[in-house]
Amino acid sequence: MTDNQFFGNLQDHFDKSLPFVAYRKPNLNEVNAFLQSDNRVYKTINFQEKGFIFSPFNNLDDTILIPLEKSEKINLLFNFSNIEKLSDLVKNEDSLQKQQHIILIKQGIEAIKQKAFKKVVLSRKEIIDIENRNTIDVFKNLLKTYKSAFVYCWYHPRIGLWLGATPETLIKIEGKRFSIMALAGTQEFKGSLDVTWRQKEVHEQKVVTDFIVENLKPLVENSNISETVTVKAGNLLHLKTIVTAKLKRNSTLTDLISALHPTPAVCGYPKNKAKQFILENENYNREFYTGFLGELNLENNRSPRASKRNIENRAYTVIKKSTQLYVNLRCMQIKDKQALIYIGGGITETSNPEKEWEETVSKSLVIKSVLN
Ligand SMILES: C=C(O[C@H]1C=CC=C(C(=O)O)[C@@H]1O)C(=O)O
Repeated sequence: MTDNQFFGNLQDHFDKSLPFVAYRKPNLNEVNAFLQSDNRVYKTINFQEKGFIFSPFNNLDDTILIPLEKSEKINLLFNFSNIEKLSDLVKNEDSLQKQQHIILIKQGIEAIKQKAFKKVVLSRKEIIDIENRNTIDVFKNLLKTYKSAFVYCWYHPRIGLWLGATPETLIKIEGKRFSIMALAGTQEFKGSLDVTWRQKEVHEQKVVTDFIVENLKPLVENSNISETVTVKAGNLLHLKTIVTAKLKRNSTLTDLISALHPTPAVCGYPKNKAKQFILENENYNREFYTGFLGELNLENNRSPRASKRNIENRAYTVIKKSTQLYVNLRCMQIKDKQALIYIGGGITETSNPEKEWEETVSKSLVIKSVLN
């Protein structure tokens, strides 16, 4: 399929008000899409279904499914050779927004000092007029600009239109083996990955890793924790640890998701107290921001490794169910000719409110730079 046919199909589906998702996994050239054939809202019941899911921050709300069996699946090998240099942006300082966000951060720090919880991720929504900017063109810009991110465009006429380029994996699971990413701590990328991290960021990220390890314990065996490394995501650097393990025979994907989501990378610690503070104090609805999205139970045909092949099993391929879910960060919703950009950051006792505000400004550039 050519670029024109692929993106033309997406545009056509959008013009007919039919649901679709198009996405590209980190560092791959293949762009996939599920084009749903009707406009019904399907939901997951137990994460046993096959398709593409889109789940909100609030784990009590429904997870939307684009079912494999109701969709046409198309794909494209996207050519990244002619990457456009997108213009550099001047950071905007909206004083009212700044004032409001700083008040929220101070409330968070105060609650931590009062021992209500140890960490909370506080966020805001920034609104930008985009006139008649074509959504599919914005999606192409995201694909070209953020090769190491999970880039997507998700549309349902009854729910909304979302796009993003997230650096964070929630879970990758194949058969019973899985990996989980603990990503947190932010600083601006200034040309090198060899940087020093302050105690605040190290602590904020460790809270995420510890939470994952602790909550997985009853469900898994053979777990392993990687070293913590610095990774680049657009104009930013983060700290990342990978936890790998095997699900116990009786544990399910639903158990895993409810043990994890929302992690302290997007909510806080302890989870329920931080979540309650967010729902009561952020003063807006995050909807799908800091939720998760991705492929659910798709079958991957794998040929056995060459070394394992012999005459008898040469024709034999292993079919494994694979789920790859990403945390919905660095994203926007497009509504009424406006882009609603969602950005947040982890607050701990030693947070500096002014710096936390600036962090959200830096994070907002990930999306703003593709809207030009
Ligand atoms: C909540 C966001 O980022 C999370 C992921 C990486 C780093 C984060 C931080 O440094 O605060 C956040 O935990 C966001 O980008 O809106």
